[in-house]
Amino acid sequence: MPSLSEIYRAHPVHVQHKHPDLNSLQELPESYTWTQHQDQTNNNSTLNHTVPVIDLNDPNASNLIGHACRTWGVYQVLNHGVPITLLHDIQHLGETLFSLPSHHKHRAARSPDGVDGYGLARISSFFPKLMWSEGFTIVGSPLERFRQLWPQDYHRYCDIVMQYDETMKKLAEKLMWLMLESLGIIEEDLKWAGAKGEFKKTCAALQLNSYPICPDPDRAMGLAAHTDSTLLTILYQNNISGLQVERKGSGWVTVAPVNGGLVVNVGDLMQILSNGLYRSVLHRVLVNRVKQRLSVAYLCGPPANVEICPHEKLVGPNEPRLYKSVTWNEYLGTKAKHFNKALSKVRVSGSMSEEVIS
Ligand SMILES: O=C(O)CCC(=O)C(=O)O
Ligand SMILES: [Fe+2]
Repeated sequence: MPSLSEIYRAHPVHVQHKHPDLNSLQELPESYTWTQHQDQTNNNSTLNHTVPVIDLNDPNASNLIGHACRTWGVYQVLNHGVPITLLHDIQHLGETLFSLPSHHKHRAARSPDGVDGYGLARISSFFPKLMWSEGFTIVGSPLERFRQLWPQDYHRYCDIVMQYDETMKKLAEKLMWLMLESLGIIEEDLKWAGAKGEFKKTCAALQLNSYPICPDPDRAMGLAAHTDSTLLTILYQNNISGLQVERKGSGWVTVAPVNGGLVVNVGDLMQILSNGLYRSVLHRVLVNRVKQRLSVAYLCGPPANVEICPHEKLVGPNEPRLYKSVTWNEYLGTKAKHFNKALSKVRVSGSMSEEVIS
């Protein structure tokens, strides 16, 4: 079975790798100048315009999550069981990593056909302008990469990543079942989840993102609008606003950080599995001139070669099947080619397409 790294290697994305040290720039270079976008942000913070915050100890959590996935494609969770100390540790790791000198970070640069390491966002290749951010991707063991960054004390940082990865895997399993339960799908309905429904063979990647202080935030873009190619993504943001999600009819809505909370995005593969009942959320990140923003995304997908298709329980005479079967491997290939149009490319022909991406 191919690993996630092998899959990415098969679908190289060509991203310009030489870029200036963003921390040293006093002005926004032309190559980073996007058109005005702040005016498209919806500042109305009434209840309907706030991303749902769900307490996982609530006995009704599954229904609340299901409702959030249908209407928003994103929610935040509290009482998720991830120790706050671990969140602080991973945040500290990210801060330390991104504050290394530029030439030092480039020692661990992602290769053009690689997946792990330091570099610009993979989606950069789809846009004419550069994004005001830097990233570091971890797939599997971070040992090799961390040795390049911290020849002396890489062990300490490896331990944090391994612990974070393990903890997120457990949380992802819990969230998957809460999301599926609300669709009426239980453990015996999903063979690839394993005998105990543990999703043991799921593939995952960890994405650290840094958005440095920006001299002209209104014209810069931290991360351009995209959906995640995952089943679900669990995101930790360091209490600094910037993440926005698109809500149909309301425009861009800021996901206000909640103390100790984690953001959960519905990904493209979950939209397919749910036969379009759950929405893969379009999101982007804006930057600011006051504080560096950091985020850590746990990108969770199925085993690479498992066919993901609309679940049979969700398809019937009145609910036509909307998507073809795809493996994660195949879907990442489609995404590498068609980016935000990938979901409509795997849509069954003849079914009405909703995926009109702005
Ligand atoms: O930084 C964020 O809040 C979002 C990051 C993100 O969307 C991603 O890594 O895919
Ligand atoms: Fe994302």
